[in-house]
Amino acid sequence: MTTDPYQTAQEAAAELRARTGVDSFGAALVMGSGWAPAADAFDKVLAEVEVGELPGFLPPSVAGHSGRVRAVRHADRDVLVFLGRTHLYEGHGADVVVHNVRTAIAAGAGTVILTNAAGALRGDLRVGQPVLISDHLNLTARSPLTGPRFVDLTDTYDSRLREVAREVDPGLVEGVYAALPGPHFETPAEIRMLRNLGADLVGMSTVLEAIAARELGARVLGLSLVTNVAAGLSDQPLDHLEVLAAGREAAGDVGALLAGIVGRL
Ligand SMILES: O=P(O)(O)O[C@@H]1C[C@H](O)[C@@H](CO)O1
Ligand SMILES: Nc1nc2[nH]cnc2c(=O)[nH]1
Repeated sequence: MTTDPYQTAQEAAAELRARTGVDSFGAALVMGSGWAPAADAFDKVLAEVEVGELPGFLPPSVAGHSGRVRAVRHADRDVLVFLGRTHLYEGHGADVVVHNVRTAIAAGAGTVILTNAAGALRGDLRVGQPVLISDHLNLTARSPLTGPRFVDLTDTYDSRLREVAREVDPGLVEGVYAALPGPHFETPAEIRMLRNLGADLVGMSTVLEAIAARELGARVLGLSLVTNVAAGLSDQPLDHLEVLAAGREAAGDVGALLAGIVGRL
């Protein structure tokens, strides 16, 4: 990454325009663990690019996260779909983690839809259920911002976009998402602590991307797919393969949900 991550995002956006033939994207989606198959729910694939060929990107190193970004046309909208992401725990720093949203916004996206796989801390949430993120607890001890960038996070997860999502699926419930650095899962004591702090979901991504998107004035919608019951709340051990399997199971439903939302943007 050059010294200026915002400049690098502009360079990556210019390269994306050239390789996809799309001058400006209406929205961008980031597919979390297990979400990638849902990307097939959109009308037409215009182009697909290896992110490693774009300035500032590193290929993701986590199973279930491909290093590709897809330009799709859906309901007359051109949408950028990242079929994976870089996580803070991969050790490349916060700027690389949020480079996807910075690039997408530089390429015109005014709405960013962030998806992830998360553990459930609330009894009514079940594996395979998508949950609207109403707010987040950033427990990564990091920010993607450096310097006096005092960004207001009051309505980070856009309430109007949440209404749109509920028009598509009236059964959608909301939850507070807590992000930890990972890559380890939580101890049962940490899950009890997070519950007391007001978390309904726990994960290892999303929050830094949301902050970066809000700094640049984009609207954010966050969606978690519950892939497991959080540590200590069931007798099941936690396993990334279980996370991916739950994502595959839900891909049809969450794909239809995303397609419905994009069609209403
Ligand atoms: O990209 P997301 O947040 O969906 O990935 C989650 C968090 C970890 O990277 C992984 C753990 O299984 O899934
Ligand atoms: N931190 C964390 N991330 C997850 N991603 C999917 N499930 C979990 C979980 O239980 N904890």
